[in-house]
Amino acid sequence: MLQIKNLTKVYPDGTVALKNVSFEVPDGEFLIVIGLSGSGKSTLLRCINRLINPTEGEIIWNGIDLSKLEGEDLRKARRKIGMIFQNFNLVKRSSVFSNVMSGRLGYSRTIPSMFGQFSKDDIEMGRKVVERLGITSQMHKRADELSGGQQQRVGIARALMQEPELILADEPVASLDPVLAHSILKTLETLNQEDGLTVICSLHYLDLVQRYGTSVVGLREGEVVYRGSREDVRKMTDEQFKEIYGAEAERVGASIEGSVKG
Ligand SMILES: Nc1ncnc2c1ncn2[C@@H]1O[C@H](COP(=O)(O)OP(=O)(O)OP(=O)(O)O)[C@@H](O)[C@H]1O
Repeated sequence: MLQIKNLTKVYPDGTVALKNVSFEVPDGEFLIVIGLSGSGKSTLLRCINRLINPTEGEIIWNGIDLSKLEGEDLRKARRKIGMIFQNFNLVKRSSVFSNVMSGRLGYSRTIPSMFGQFSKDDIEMGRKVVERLGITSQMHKRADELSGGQQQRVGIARALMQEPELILADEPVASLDPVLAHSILKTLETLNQEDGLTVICSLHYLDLVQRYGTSVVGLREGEVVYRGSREDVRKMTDEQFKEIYGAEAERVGASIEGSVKG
């Protein structure tokens, strides 16, 4: 269980990105965060794994307040939280496999500079994860030689190397076309349903929100303005969605989903 309590983030320039945000995420949810550009979605996700330090409030995960952790305790908690980014955040000039293996660094005492320094077990795990994500044939290519969808699969593989319990995905399909968007979200859904990982994901499109979300948090100007269950979200009309999301709200085209394999 993740409990966000009265979370506030004020950036050094005075911008209040989150105001007193509170909600709970039971284990096993696929929670989708929606909101206009600038409403605080990225800030919220980044506070959870402490890429950004919150100004006030608590982030209680399995009874531990992540907002107060430092040093080794923070490192240990963080490696159970995988992060997936809109722009993939890969080391472009490195191979796919070394990008994937870098997800394992949180488990090393020293920083392995070459594969030789990862254990055999870790390398075997890397191969399995790469195979699961369907990128084995790409694994020796430079990361920037891959298509956007394949690069996001590398991002997911890297996160899985952390053996995470929670995945934070910050607009993971915003750079992808609709077919690829469904393919990536289905991969996250499989991790959620079959591996039991909790997923917190920010998304743009109402049909994707309705198709994949088991619950939704809506943000506007840093405040929670909507909290809905799977049923609420399924019943949500375009008008309600637009109230939260503003005029940018759109549908990606749910019919395309049928043409996605895997
Ligand atoms: N480093 C920063 N310093 C100052 N203000 C920032 C910083 N990062 C974000 N902000 C501001 O905080 C607010 C929330 O931004 P955030 O990126 O969290 O929103 P978002 O909903 O993720 O938007 P987007 O979908 O465009 O990424 C915005 O007003 C933004 O301009």
